[in-house]
Amino acid sequence: MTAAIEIKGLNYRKNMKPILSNVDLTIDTGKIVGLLGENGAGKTTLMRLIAGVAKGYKGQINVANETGIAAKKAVVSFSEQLLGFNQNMKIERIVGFYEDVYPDFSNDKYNQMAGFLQIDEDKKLSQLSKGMREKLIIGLALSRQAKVYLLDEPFAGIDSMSRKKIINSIIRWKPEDATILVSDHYVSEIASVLDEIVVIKDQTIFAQKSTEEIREKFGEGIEEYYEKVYEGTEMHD
Ligand SMILES: Nc1ncnc2c1ncn2[C@@H]1O[C@H](COP(=O)(O)OP(=O)(O)OP(=O)(O)O)[C@@H](O)[C@H]1O
Repeated sequence: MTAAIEIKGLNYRKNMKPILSNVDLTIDTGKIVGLLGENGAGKTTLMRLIAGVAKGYKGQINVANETGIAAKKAVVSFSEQLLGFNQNMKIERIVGFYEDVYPDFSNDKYNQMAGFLQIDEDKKLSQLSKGMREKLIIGLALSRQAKVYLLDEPFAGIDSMSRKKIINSIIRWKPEDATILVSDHYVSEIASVLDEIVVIKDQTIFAQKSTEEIREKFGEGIEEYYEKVYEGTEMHD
C-alpha cells in the first residue's frame, strides 16, 4: 500500500523554540487517523506543515508522493479557519471563492453537505456562531476531491448533535481512497470511526497504533489507552 503521508526526520522551530523534533510518520492511504495530543502539543503545526502552509522546516514531507508546496496544496484539503476572509462576506461568496481557487471543489458535494449540516448561505461570516462556523469549515474542506483531508479540531465548540452530524458527514463523504487526519484533545466521539491513532507528546510522535492493535494487545478502547498515555503509565513506542 502506498503512503498518503510520509514524514522523515522532521524538525521544526518557531522563534528559536523547537516545536516538533525528529518526527517520522507514515500514514497509509485510505485510513481515518486520529491525531491526538494535549494543548500546545503541535497538532495544528504538524497539519500546517503537511498542508504546505508552514514553511522553514528540516526533513522530508511527502504527501501522495508530492513534495513541492503547490503540489501539496493541490492534493491536501486543510480545514482552514477562514481568517483571511472579510467578516462581512456572505457565505455564498466564500463558497464561490473556493470554487474558483480549487479545481477539485465540487459544488454538488457542497450543496449536499450544506443541506445536511444546515449551513445558511445567506448569512455573513460575522453572523455565524462558533459551531456554525466550524460546520462551514468542515463543509468546505470535505467538498474538495482531495487525496488527503486534514481536519483540525473539527469539534471545538460544537454541540453533541452537531458533532454526530459532522462525524457522519466525514464517513459519508469520504472517498474510499482518501485519507483523513483528524485532530482532537480527546477521542470519545471519533473513536468509533478511527482506523488508527497518532499521539504527539514531548514534541514528537509518542505512539502510532491501530485501533485493532489497541483492542487486541491492550484489551482496551482508544479512550482508555489515550488516558494511560497521559497519566504516563503507557510506554513510548
Ligand atoms: N506563531 C507562533 N509563534 C511561536 N510559537 C508558536 C506559534 N504558534 C504555535 N506556537 C507554539 O507551538 C506549539 C504547538 O502549537 P500547536 O498550535 O501546533 O499545538 P496544538 O497541539 O494544535 O494545540 P491546541 O490543541 O491547543 O490547538 C505550542 O507550544 C505553541 O506555543
